[in-house]
Amino acid sequence: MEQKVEEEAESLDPYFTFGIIADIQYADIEDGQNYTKTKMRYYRNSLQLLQSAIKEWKKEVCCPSFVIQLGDIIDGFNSQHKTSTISLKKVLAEIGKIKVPFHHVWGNHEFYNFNRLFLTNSELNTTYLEDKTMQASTRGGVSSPGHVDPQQFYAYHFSPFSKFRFILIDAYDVSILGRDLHCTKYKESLQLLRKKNPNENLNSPTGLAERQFVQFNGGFSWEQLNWLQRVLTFSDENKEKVVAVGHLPVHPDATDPVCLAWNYKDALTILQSHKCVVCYLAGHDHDGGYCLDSYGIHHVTLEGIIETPPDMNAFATVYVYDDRMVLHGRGSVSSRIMHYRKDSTV
Ligand SMILES: Nc1ncnc2c1ncn2[C@@H]1O[C@H](COP(=O)(O)OP(=O)(O)O)[C@@H](O)[C@H]1O
Repeated sequence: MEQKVEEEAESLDPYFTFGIIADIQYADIEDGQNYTKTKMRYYRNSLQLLQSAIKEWKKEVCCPSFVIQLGDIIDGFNSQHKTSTISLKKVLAEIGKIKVPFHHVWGNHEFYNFNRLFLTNSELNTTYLEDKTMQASTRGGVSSPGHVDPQQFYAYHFSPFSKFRFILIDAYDVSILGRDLHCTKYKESLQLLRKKNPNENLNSPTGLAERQFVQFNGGFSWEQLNWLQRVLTFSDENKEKVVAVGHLPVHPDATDPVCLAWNYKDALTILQSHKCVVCYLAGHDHDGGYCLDSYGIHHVTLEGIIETPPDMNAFATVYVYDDRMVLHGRGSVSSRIMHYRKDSTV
């Protein structure tokens, strides 16, 4: 597969390419282990792995048009060490060395370090990269689903190339992370989490029938799901190809179920009801995962930088063609050929 992907990438002209990278979780601290003590976490080295990904992207014949950072850009330990701002600055300085737009998804570690107000006003809010042309226009007789008020939730879509659309969505809109203890969304999220998880430690999945109901996960609100439905309807009617992106996986065959979004089934039902959807990209589960669901949607959970040994790497470039996307993985990331569904052509 690896050689075939490389040959394809070199021999054909893609419409465009884009980079993906997940769970950098940088912190200027000694290496440690994950909670279950099965994997090492290389907190300092994650910055070097980001640097080497950026170097590789810059060297590519067809430089990526943009990169998607799939969330958890710095580790929650920064909060305890009071280094959140400095660590974020360091990572963003590395990102600034490649002159292509970076789209940022928010993960649980963003909320361990910062509250939503901070994030909304920070460089991690990349809604300024959203598709502005579409907001004012109507195409093919279908009204644009338009712009989301950033006070409402974090989500946007953009079209880097005619007939292709990317949708970024915050999988923690229903969550107790990063929210003021007095706000309604916090109270409702806590109520739901307590109902589903009777453990004293809400991060513990012990004994749960639905293992995703832990504090380090979250879910999609109905407002987000309605918006997603509208964007996908627009894309269907305009015969677009869609890549949907969130920090939390939404298919149980593409991840350890403890890493799924709380209401992953709701999101999955919506994605599966629109023929425009090609793939859903996520991070969070550092071991990575993949499945092709029964509707032909490719679910990619990208291997995390933080648990990648210093002599390896973990990022990918995706080459977009008229009938498929070719994900060229590096290091621990497996390469994949993601064909479009037969009933959907560009
Ligand atoms: N099985 C578990 N039981 C109890 N707490 C856990 C469990 N797994 C993770 N945690 C806690 O949840 C939080 C998030 O876990 P972490 O592994 O840092 O998340 P991530 O995989 O996003 O890096 C940490 O405080 C961690 O100690």
